[in-house]
Amino acid sequence: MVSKALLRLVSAINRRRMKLLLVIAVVAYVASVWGNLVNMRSIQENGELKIESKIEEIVEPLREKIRDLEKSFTQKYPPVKFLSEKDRKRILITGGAGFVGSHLTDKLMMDGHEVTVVDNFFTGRKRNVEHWIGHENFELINHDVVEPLYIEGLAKRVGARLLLASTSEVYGDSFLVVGLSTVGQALYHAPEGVEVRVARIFNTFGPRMHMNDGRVVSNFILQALQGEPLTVYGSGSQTRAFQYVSDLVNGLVALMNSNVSSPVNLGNPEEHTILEFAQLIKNLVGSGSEIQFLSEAQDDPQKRKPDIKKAKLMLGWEPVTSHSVFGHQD
Ligand SMILES: O=c1ccn([C@@H]2O[C@H](COP(=O)(O)OP(=O)(O)O[C@H]3OC[C@@H](O)[C@H](O)[C@H]3O)[C@@H](O)[C@H]2O)c(=O)[nH]1
Repeated sequence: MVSKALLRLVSAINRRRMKLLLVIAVVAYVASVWGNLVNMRSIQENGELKIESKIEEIVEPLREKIRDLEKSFTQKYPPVKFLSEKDRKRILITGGAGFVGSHLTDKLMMDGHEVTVVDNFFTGRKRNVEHWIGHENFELINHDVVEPLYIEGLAKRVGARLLLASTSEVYGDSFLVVGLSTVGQALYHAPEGVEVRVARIFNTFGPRMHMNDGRVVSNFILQALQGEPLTVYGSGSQTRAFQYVSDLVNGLVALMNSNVSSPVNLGNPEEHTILEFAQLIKNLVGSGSEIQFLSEAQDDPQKRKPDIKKAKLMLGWEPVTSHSVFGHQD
């Protein structure tokens, strides 16, 4: 009896224990599943955070670039005067990205006009006019002026005046008319009904001059800087007179605004021998280069000095920059 009662008691206790153990096991299982879930979520959240910070790492420099680009869109252009519609002109410059053309572009833009530059970038350089790109008064067209541009037809239709940049070489052989680019040279006949101004441009120097054009100023500067001999063709006694490009540009604008339809010389009459120029450039650069005499160039004019009486009288223009600016920077 006693033993039966004892057995029942033990099994009752065991059942209770079993129940308790079962409850504990279930609770432990639920707790562990819950823990795992929480853990997984935090790993997931952690992962998401890591991905987010990775994306941020990549995106931030891009944002920085966009900010820089935005800044460059609102870039400062050189100062431009305001001109009323009546005074503002629309000006097309062929070869406007070249040495002289780009300086003329600068002057006309700063004076408040609307300028369209046409250039094939053969000798012109985009960087010569890049500081105007995006300006509302400026347009840049890539076009080879050897292809017809029908400038005369356009000039006639809109009643525009045509400025022709001719060369002082006309005093040599033929009458050459050049645009402000070295290509597109052609014998020229002004069309009926189009007002034409003709500038005879003498030797010019200044910033943006083409370093490898083989002309004397660029040759001597390059040679002096590289410590190579300065190559003087012939005895060096031939003379030239060089004008600074800003003087030329002022002369071109004065001519364009004048009523002078015959050719006008634009140059600086300050005349020197080529040997003197070699010495001057050598000293300005502070170069130890020698001066080397080579054989004389073919058909080389022995003297060239502009007579600028007409420009002085009819345009009220004369150069104001002397050769001492040879070392001048843009
Ligand atoms: O390395 C050189 C280069 C040139 N020279 C001499 O320097 C003088 C000037 O020569 P450049 O070539 O610079 O210029 P040029 O005066 O001969 O003609 C230049 O300017 C006028 C424009 O009309 C011409 O189209 C252009 O070529 C010449 O006597 C030439 O023989 C040198 O002694 N050494």
